[in-house]
Amino acid sequence: MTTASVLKFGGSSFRTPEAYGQLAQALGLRLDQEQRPMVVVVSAMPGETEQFRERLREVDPHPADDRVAGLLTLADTVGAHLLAAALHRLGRKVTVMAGHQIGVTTDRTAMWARIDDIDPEPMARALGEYEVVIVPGGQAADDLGRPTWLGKNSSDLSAVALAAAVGADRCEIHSDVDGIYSSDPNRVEGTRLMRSVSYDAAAMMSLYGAKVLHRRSIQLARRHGISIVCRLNRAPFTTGTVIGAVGAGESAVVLNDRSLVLEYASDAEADHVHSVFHAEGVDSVRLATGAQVAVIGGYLDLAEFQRRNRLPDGQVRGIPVTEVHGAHPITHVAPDVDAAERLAQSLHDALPAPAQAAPTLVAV
Ligand SMILES: Nc1ncnc2c1ncn2[C@@H]1O[C@H](COP(=O)(O)OP(=O)(O)O)[C@@H](O)[C@H]1O
Ligand SMILES: N[C@@H](CC(=O)OP(=O)(O)O)C(=O)O
Repeated sequence: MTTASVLKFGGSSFRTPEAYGQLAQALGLRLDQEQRPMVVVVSAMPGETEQFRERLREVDPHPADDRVAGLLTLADTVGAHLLAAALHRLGRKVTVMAGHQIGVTTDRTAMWARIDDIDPEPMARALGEYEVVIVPGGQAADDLGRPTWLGKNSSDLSAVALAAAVGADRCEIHSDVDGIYSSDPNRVEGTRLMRSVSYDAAAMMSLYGAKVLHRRSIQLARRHGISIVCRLNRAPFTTGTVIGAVGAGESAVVLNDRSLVLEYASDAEADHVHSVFHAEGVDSVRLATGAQVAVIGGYLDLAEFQRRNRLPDGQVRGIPVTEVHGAHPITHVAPDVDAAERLAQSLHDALPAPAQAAPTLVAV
């Protein structure tokens, strides 16, 4: 059988109910052109995951991790079924497979679970029967079959895991931007599209909080030799960036105002806190600038996390803004969001200009 294509559509693709029908049309055209099945990973509509979190907090202000994982991932399930409905309406053979049915097994942490095993069988069977298999992003199951969550914004990771499962050599990630820019194009002026980015540079950008791709999705892609192709989520589905073994070596500036820099009484204390974040799967970086740890991307109930893990309270120092030169990061700390944006802009203005393309030789 031909290898299936694997496509991910982020929440930004589904801002209105009509978006499901429009995307279904485009997927139908592609099915007719390519004559091969597809796996489509779908994220929740923007804000839906966090609405579920709010509802849960009204019932229990400090819910157990497995409740958070169980409830919040339903937002992606809703989106998957809506896209399946739109494809069914067009007469396509489509099914939805949830996290415990796709052969992706994680450790037993309910949140920020790590993938232990990818079994190709369930997907191979489904693709033998359906033109399109839709998978809600971020969902998996542990060895006992209990639902686990790969963490906030982890649909990218699901997509790469499924590309590995079906043996695809590329995974297409669609978003409201056509690729990775030298900084967030919605917040910094004069950003440049980075056409080819190495796994190392992309991993470094996402480690420091660049929202375009989930960090572990890049690691998994590298391990399986899968290229990540970043594309626009609507026609003409322009490909902006390809992430692979080699990149053009450009510099970038990362700003994520949900990230926080915490300072501790000593280096030993900062080391300890960082090791606990790491063990629990929370994205964090031990900064070289002092007894500081940057917690990346937010969505962590920090007070509760510190209490449960008996950690000292970190002093909040501000928002990290990081220059990434290839795989080399330099982090600065801004006191608030406005200052972070100004800092990101001035660091970006000072980035070295990209190397000029080699002149084309004209044959005579
Ligand atoms: N370096 C960057 N290049 C491109 N986009 C970036 C970058 N850093 C941050 N972003 C932001 O990431 C957003 C896309 O991520 P996200 O909102 O999670 O989309 P999706 O819902 O499609 O996964 C863009 O709209 C952009 O504002
Ligand atoms: N439920 C996920 C959906 C996701 O991964 O979103 P996106 O692909 O839009 O980053 C979340 O909000 O975390």
